[in-house]
Amino acid sequence: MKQNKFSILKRIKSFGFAFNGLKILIKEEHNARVHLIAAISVILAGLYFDITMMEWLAVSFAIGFVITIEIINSAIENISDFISPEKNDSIKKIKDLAAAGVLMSALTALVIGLIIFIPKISILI
Ligand SMILES: Nc1ncnc2c1ncn2[C@@H]1O[C@H](COP(=O)(O)OP(=O)(O)OP(=O)(O)O)[C@@H](O)[C@H]1O
Repeated sequence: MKQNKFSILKRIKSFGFAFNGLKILIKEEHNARVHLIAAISVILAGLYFDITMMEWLAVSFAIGFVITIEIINSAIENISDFISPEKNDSIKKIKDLAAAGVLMSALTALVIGLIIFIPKISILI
C-alpha cells in the first residue's frame, strides 16, 4: 500500500465515496430496499412500544448488521459479474455463499425482533 500523507480533505472525499456506495445500494439493489423498509418498520414499532435502551441497542445492532452484510453481498455480486458475466460454477459458489451471509444476518435480526416484540404484541392481543 502507498504511504501517503494524512489529509483531512482526502478523508472527507472518502466519506463521499462511501455515501455514493449507499446511493448505489438503494438505487440498484432491490433486496436492500426490502431490508430498508423492514428497518423503518422495526424503528416505528420500537417507538410505538416504547422499547428500552437495551432493546434499542439490540435493534440498532441488528439493523446495522443486516445492512452491512447486504452491502458486502452486493459488492461481491458486482465483482463476480465484472469478473465473469457468463455462467461459472465458482462464481455460483461465491454468490451463494454471500447470499447465505445475508440470510444468516436476516434470520439473526428476525430472532432479535421476535424476542423483543412478541411479548409486547401478545399483551395487546
Ligand atoms: N455468473 C454466474 N454463474 C453461475 N451462477 C450464477 C451466476 N450469476 C448468478 N448465479 C446464480 O444465481 C443466483 C442469483 O444471482 P444474482 O446475481 O441474480 O443474485 P440475486 O441475489 O438474485 O441478485 P439481486 O440482488 O439482483 O436480486 C446466485 O446466487 C447464483 O446461484
